[in-house]
Amino acid sequence: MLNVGVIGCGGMGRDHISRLTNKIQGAQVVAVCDVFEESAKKAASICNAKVYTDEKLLINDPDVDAVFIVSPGFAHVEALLEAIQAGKRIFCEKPLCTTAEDCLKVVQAEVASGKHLIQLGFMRRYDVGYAKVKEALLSGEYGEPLMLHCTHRNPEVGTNYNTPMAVHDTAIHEIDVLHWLVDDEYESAQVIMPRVTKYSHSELKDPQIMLLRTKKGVCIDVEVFVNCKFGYDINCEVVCEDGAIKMPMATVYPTIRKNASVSTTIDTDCFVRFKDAYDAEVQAWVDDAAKGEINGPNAWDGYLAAITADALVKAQQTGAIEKINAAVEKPDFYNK
Ligand SMILES: NC(=O)c1ccc[n+]([C@@H]2O[C@H](COP(=O)([O-])OP(=O)(O)OC[C@H]3O[C@@H](n4cnc5c(N)ncnc54)[C@H](O)[C@@H]3O)[C@@H](O)[C@H]2O)c1
Ligand SMILES: O[C@H]1[C@H](O)[C@@H](O)[C@H](O)[C@@H](O)[C@H]1O
Repeated sequence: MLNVGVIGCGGMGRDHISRLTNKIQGAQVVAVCDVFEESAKKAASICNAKVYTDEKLLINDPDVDAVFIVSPGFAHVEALLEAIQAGKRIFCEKPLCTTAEDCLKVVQAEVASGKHLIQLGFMRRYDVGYAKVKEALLSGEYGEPLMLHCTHRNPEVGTNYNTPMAVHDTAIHEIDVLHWLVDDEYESAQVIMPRVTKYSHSELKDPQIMLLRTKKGVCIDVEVFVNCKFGYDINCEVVCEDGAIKMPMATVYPTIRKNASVSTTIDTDCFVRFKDAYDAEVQAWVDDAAKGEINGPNAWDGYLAAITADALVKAQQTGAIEKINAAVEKPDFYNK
């Protein structure tokens, strides 16, 4: 049994605690931590675990085999470095860290430890819809991918959500899953700003069109629209030389005909749309722990996502095409 300590007991933290307690085989939550004791106590009631308000104490608790980091992105770096030093296995929610420099520090600390410890919460790689598209691409039947058309729509966001968050918080999922899908790396980024919706505010340009070009020349457009109002709507179509592959909607709803119209339900949040993917990523992490392996998205993937995000944020300000360059070569450690 893998004894897990969870850091951060907000919405996502409680979701993972329930999952680890009620669905996942081979793991249990033995400790939880939140800077607000009340939040930690509320979460502890789901799983009957020890309560901490200092993450360092949880990480170094000898009863904790593995650490789940679900605090906000800005707090990840300290917890990651402490957990690497303690030699604990780690599941870290996206983003790895909020700056590329911090991501690199984490990569270098993991490499120096000599052990693969970190899996990153890019759950879309475990979504059945993306998996079907990848399977079709790998079959070779449709030729090489040329273009990807994607949408990432949220019905609404909080008032503290601003323009760079459309990259760091939202498009970060596409940044990871799309290069994995076409097995390629990003070369450059650009952002086009359409007319702003009346549902936005002065600190948020919404919607945005993000353009990415890969090293092999695949052109990707991602519409990020976080106040679309009508639902949580994730789409992806890959146009290839010999066919176009469109991702199915993962949650299956019936098509209803009534009053001379046809309709289908759309999910309203990521917790429903990707619920099976969250379960699958965590189960895989637990199963891999028993074998001493990490096979999911790793810290290097987190670093690549961060440099791509930085280029997109720069492009939001300049309107120009921004180059994406890693500061260091990929360490051999990550070539498995
Ligand atoms: N994969 C996904 O689709 C997905 C979806 C939602 C959130 N997330 C990620 O999950 C993480 C948490 O998001 P959330 O929506 O739950 O945020 P949240 O703000 O609701 O919760 C974060 C919690 O962490 C606590 N916290 C802050 N600093 C801490 C520290 N140093 N030690 C312990 N606790 C600390 C806060 O008090 C809060 O209770 C973020 O990294 C976010 O990007 C991922
Ligand atoms: O835009 C949201 C995304 O659609 C979700 O999948 C989460 O990652 C959430 O944190 C983001 O705010």
